[in-house]
Formats: sequence, C-alpha cells, structure tokens
Amino acid sequence: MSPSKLDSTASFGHEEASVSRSRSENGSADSLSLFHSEKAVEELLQQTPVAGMDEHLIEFSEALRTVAKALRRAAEGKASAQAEAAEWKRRYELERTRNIQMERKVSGNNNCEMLQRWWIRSSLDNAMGMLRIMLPCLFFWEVGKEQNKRMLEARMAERLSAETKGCIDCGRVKNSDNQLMQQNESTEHSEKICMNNGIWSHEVLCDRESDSNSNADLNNMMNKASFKLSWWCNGENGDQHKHDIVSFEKGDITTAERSSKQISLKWESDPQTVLILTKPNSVSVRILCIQMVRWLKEKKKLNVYVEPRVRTELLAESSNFNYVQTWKDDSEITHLHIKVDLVITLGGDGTVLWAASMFKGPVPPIVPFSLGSLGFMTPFHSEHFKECLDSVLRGPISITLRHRLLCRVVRDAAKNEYETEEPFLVLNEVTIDRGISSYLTNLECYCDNSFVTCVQGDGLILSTTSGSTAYSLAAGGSMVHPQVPGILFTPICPHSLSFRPLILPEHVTVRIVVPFNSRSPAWASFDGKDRKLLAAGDALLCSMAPWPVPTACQVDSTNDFLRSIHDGLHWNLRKTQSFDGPRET
Ligand SMILES: NC(=O)c1ccc[n+]([C@@H]2O[C@H](COP(=O)([O-])OP(=O)(O)OC[C@H]3O[C@@H](n4cnc5c(N)ncnc54)[C@H](O)[C@@H]3O)[C@@H](O)[C@H]2O)c1
Ligand SMILES: Nc1ncnc2c1ncn2[C@@H]1O[C@H](COP(=O)(O)OP(=O)(O)OP(=O)(O)O)[C@@H](O)[C@H]1O
Repeated sequence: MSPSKLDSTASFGHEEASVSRSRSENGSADSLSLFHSEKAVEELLQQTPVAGMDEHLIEFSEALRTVAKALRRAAEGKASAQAEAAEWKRRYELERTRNIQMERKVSGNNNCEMLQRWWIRSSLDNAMGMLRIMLPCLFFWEVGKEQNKRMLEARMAERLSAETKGCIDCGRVKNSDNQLMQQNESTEHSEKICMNNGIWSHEVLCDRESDSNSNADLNNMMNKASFKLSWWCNGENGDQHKHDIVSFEKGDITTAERSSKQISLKWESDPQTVLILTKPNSVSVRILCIQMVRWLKEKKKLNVYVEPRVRTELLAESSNFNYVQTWKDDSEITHLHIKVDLVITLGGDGTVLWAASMFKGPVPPIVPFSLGSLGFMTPFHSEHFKECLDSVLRGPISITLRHRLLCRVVRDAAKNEYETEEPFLVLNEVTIDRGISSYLTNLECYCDNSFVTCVQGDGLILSTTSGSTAYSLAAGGSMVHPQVPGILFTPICPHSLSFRPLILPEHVTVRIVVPFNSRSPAWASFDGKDRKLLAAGDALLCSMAPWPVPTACQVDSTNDFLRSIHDGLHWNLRKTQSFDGPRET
C-alpha cells in the first residue's frame, strides 16, 4: 500500500490510522503501527461508499464476464453440434448410396432368397438411417435452424416414399442397369474402398433442397456427372487404407490412419457441363477462351457456361456462340454447383481464388490453366489444353483437396455471438491489419478457449496451407504442403522479436478480438478482397470450412507443390560447388 493511500485514508479522521501515520512520519514505524494502519484501511474500505461501489462494480463485471463466457460456450457448442449434424448427413448419404448399389445388384438376380435377405438388411439400414436423421433433426429443432430442418425433413420424406414404392432413387438415369452392373463388377475393389472410405462426390455436390424446389433443378441434377473419390497412400499394408486413427493391440499404440492422402477422382458417368472462368482484360486469355469453348462444344459435345461478361465478349466475336450459357443475376450463382461438373480457370492464382469465391458451399473440381506470372495453384499449360482436358475428362485424375477457412465477423463480440454477418470462405487467407491507421494493431487472439497472445504490430494473417506460399510466406510464415490440414498463424511485422509464426491444428476455432483499449479499429480482408472494419469489441471467428476446393493435379499434389515452389520462387536455387576445391583427406 502506498503512503499516499495511507494518508488519504487517515484523512477521513480515523483515530488509529492517524496515530500510525504520525509514527511512520517520525520514522518510528513498527509492526504494531503497520498492523493498525492496515486494519484502519480495511475498516475504512468497508465503511466508505466508494469501497461499496467498487465491490458492486467488480461483482457486476464478473457477472458480465460469466454471461459472455456462457454465450461463447453456447456458440461453440452450436458450432460443434452443426459439424456433428453435417457428419451424420454425410454418413446417411453414404449409407443410402450403398443401399442403391445393393438394390441394383439384387434386381439383376432372380434369387428370391437373396431378395428376402436384402429386404431385411435394407429395412434394418433404413431404420438406422432414420435414427441418424432424427438426431440432427432434433438438434435443428432445438437451435431453430429452420433451413437445415427443412432439408433434413425433405430427405426423410424422400426416403419414406422410396420405401413405400419399394424402390429407391437410382441416381443417374443415363447409364443402363447392365452398364452399371458391369461397372460395379470391374471396380469391385475400388468400390469396396469407396464405400468405407471414399467420398461420393455426386452426393456431396447434389443440393437436394433445390431438387425438391423445382423440376427444372431436378433435371439439372440428373444431368450432373457422377464420380467417386478414393484415397490412397504408400503404406506398409499394400496401400490399404485403415479406419482406425490409432490401433491398440497388445499394448502397442500404432497410428494407422494418415491425415493427408493423395486423392484420386474417377468419373462414374461422363461430365456434361463445364464452367470456364477467365481473368479479365487479357487478350491472350480471350483468344484461348474462344478456342477452348469451340473445342469443348464441337469435339466434346459439352454444355459450356461462362460469366455474363465473357458471353458478351464471345458474342461480339461471333453470333455462333449463342449456345454458350450464363446466368442473369447473382442468386443463380448459388445453384451453379448443381449444374457444373467441372470448372476451368484461365488466368493466374487470382483467378483460382475468384473461382473458389463463387462457390459458397461445395465446389466442383477445378482445372486451372496457367496464364499468369507465377501460378502456384495453376499447374496446367495452356498450349496443351486439348491433351490436358482430354485426360481430365477421361479420368482418373489426382486432385488436391485445398482446405478453406470459414470466417465470421461478430459485432461487439461479448453481446452478439449469435448475430454474425454473412460468413466468408477463403482459400488463401484472412488478414487483420491496421488499414490506414498509423497506430499498431492490438489484437487479442484465442484458440478455442485458450488465450494465444496479443498481436501488436501491423497485423495478423490466418492462412490455409494453400495460402502458405502467398501473403503468409512474405510475412515470414512457413511453406506448407496444401494437403496438410492446419491454420497458419502468421504475424505481420510484430513489434516483438520473439513473435514467431505458429501452425495450429485444423480442428480449432481461432478468435481474434479487437479489445476496447485498442487505439484504432482493425480491418479484415478475405483473400485480399472485401475489406471489413473491426471496431473495438468486434471479433473474427475462423475455423476450417467443410467445403474444400478440389483442384486437378498435373502429376499429383506433392509433385505439383514442389514444382510450384521451384519454378515460382526458385526455392533454394544455388550454384553447386565445384568438385575441384579443398577436400578432406
Ligand atoms: N506481400 C504479399 O506477398 C502480399 C500482399 C497482399 C496480398 N498478397 C496475396 O495476394 C492474394 C490475392 O491474389 P490476387 O491474384 O487476387 O491479387 P494480385 O493480383 O495482387 O496478386 C497477388 C500475387 O499473389 C500471388 N498468389 C496468390 N495466391 C497465391 C498462393 N496461394 N501462393 C502463391 N502465390 C499466390 C499471385 O500469383 C500474385 O502474383 C492474397 O490472397 C494474398 O495472399 C500478397
Ligand atoms: N473472372 C474474374 N472476374 C473478376 N476478376 C477476376 C476474375 N478472375 C481473376 N480476377 C481478378 O483479376 C486479378 C488478376 O488475376 P490473376 O491473379 O489470375 O492474374 P495475374 O495477376 O495475371 O496472375 P499472377 O498474379 O500470377 O501474375 C485478381 O485480383 C483476380 O481476383
């Protein structure tokens, strides 16, 4: 306790306090007088109205903190429940697909016994499927997510009606049953892997909500190419993928699953619709686009979609291009993923970012052609576009599943965790910087519920591993293989020399808060676009998005990544030492 405080408390006229004060002033303070002073202060604090108010304020602020914590926990609980619901949904889709496959096999066989067994199993599966739908349904009723609830209900209804009719939707109508049977037999092995481990991208890309909305959409969905994804890795057991993340046999813990694998895409039916996205204001891009559209339509008989700007350019070139399709307003863009089998980009990395930003949910596979200066994400050479597209359309192709970050701005974070603005999906990074302010940014950072640090500097980059070769790299972050799931936490010019970049695991939610004592607001930008002001009290929540961006590889994801850093950055390029120098003897 400072002497001035003692003085001020003594001036309230407490007798013992004034005695102790005079003694200490005379330099004869002893333990007794100290004891008296402390006691006096304590009593005084209890008596004075100021002390009472302080206590109330402390109590009040603690109560506020508790409320904020509870709100935060509820929001985090909500997010994890949503993720769980999505997982159930995915499993339901997988199971349904399995039933369809089984039904096809059974329908080709006249054996009654088999049919009987299938029906028993199918009914059991259906019951399980129903249970699995019911759980997320209950959850959505709870949290009032009306839209998701409708979607799940529609699926339940669809399943019920399929049961009543005694048949289940057979997916693509294009292939005949015989063809499918042959296909099934010839791909038995990969199918087995797929059923257990793969992603049935046809299902992932389908928006069932919209197919119940209109027949037109249903037709579009029927026209969408079906493919399946399987993954592989060079493991010890004949490249076999295992289910368990960790196996525990006879006391030995062994990691069995690798978090990152090379993904392979195999078309199950031919792609029919292609979307071409082009960098604007480039003559070479325009010329290539014209050639490509012609070739895709005339030689490959594909439907071609382009942006409205490009359609106008094509029609200015020749009125023959009136078969090229486009959209009228932005709301139609939200349905693109249902119609489009493949996206082709003509430009640099910025055009791939542009393509990714058009899909706020699932993204069809992207084939990026390099017409920029660097091209970390654009492995295909435009001179050989016919050969490249031929091989992609034939399949199978290796793809890189590029993770995206889902970013939500929460205004006045403590109060409004439920009222978030429209989220942003970024393929490279979200940057929080000081904008035009000349003050240091002051950002409080949390990883789930743990405080990470306070960023004082020019700002912070939260990057995907695909973005690790972009802004994050320039700010001193590491380069990371794009298939590694993780969130890069890279400060921009930190005002502390010990502030090194971090890489956080994929499952965390990072929360960046502009504290109330910050000297200036901060600015968030998403893949270098869409700047948003973050005022004091606002927060940015960032977690891994469920919809990655699948980009086709020239060779495979590792080869393409290494080539891009060698060619793009001349990484570790150094003249080799000559052999005729000094040698150890
Ligand atoms: N100091 C910097 O390095 C810096 C500063 C601002 C923005 N950027 C990057 O620019 C991106 C936006 O790109 P744009 O094309 O719309 O803007 P732009 O036209 O200004 O190009 C930025 C450059 O970044 C490169 N780039 C983009 N994504 C990359 C990636 N994943 N790996 C390696 N290089 C990549 C592009 O090839 C281009 O050369 C942002 O997401 C950000 O990563 C970098
Ligand atoms: N279809 C599009 N519509 C509008 N803007 C686009 C489109 N495609 C790309 N862009 C924007 O154009 C800019 C340049 O694109 P991109 O990076 O692909 O070309 P580049 O700058 O020549 O390539 P590099 O960056 O490799 O030199 C980017 O900011 C990107 O966001």
